[in-house]
Amino acid sequence: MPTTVSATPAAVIVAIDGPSGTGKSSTSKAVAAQLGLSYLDTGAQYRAITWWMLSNGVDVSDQQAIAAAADKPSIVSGTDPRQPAISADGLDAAGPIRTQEVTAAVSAVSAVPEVRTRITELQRTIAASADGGIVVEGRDIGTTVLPGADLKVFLTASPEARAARRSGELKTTEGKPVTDLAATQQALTARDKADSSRKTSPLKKADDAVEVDTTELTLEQVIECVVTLVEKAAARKAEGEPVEEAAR
Ligand SMILES: Nc1ncnc2c1ncn2[C@@H]1O[C@H](COP(=O)(O)OP(=O)(O)O)[C@@H](O)[C@H]1O
Ligand SMILES: Nc1ccn([C@@H]2O[C@H](COP(=O)(O)OP(=O)(O)O)[C@@H](O)[C@H]2O)c(=O)n1
Repeated sequence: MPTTVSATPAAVIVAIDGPSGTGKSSTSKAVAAQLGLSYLDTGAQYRAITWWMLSNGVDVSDQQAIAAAADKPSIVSGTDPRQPAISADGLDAAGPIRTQEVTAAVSAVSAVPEVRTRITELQRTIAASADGGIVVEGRDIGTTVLPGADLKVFLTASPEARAARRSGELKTTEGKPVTDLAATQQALTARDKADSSRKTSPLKKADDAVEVDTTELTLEQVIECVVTLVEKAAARKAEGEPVEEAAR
């Protein structure tokens, strides 16, 4: 009998990776909401630990200081795609983690192995307890955090498109919008470089990930494309095909 995929597929584990501004968060939230899956923004976790360090006097230019503080804050993520939430030591971090100060420091903090070990454990625990399936987005989900994911998607887009998407969103520490497109693109490229060249778990497409170039696609088209990929992965999973096949 053919397998019918419903709007709430089997407990699929979906990894969505890619550089900044490719549409990971918007796509992951929408796909998870549409298919009744949980959602985890791993970038928000790295941003939250960075914010905590900046707020608690940790010198973020000192790797040893970062490593020594990595275990200290309690980082709690909500997994409802309609109400994503993030806190550090009980304080709502959703607003402060989006400031330029945090954005400028997050790549240095996230490159420290002790930070990655701590946050990766947290991510695996959350994914393992998402009984109904989950969409997890980040940089190293398909390669390191959840290498056995049922579907891996790697989103890309041109640096120009990514900077244009980002520039309207960024806020200075005073809450003013950042409008300098060239500066945004430069900061974005620098972060990509730092994230891709770090030793521990760099930003990288997993060999078995499906690459989607979103440069010329609307957000709606990207969402539709990923929903279809998830439904196919769920169908393969329901038919009992091996995980490696499910990601193709
Ligand atoms: N395909 C797209 N076309 C146009 N704008 C997009 C597209 N995908 C995402 N966006 C917009 O670009 C911005 C960055 O998207 P986001 O999902 O936060 O990217 P990421 O999580 O990869 O950094 C958001 O304002 C979002 O609405
Ligand atoms: N799985 C992940 C997710 C984010 N990160 C780090 O966290 C930063 C912020 O991630 P993000 O997803 O919020 O970034 P944006 O794409 O939203 O700008 C990245 O630049 C990486 O340094 C990471 O190292 N590994």
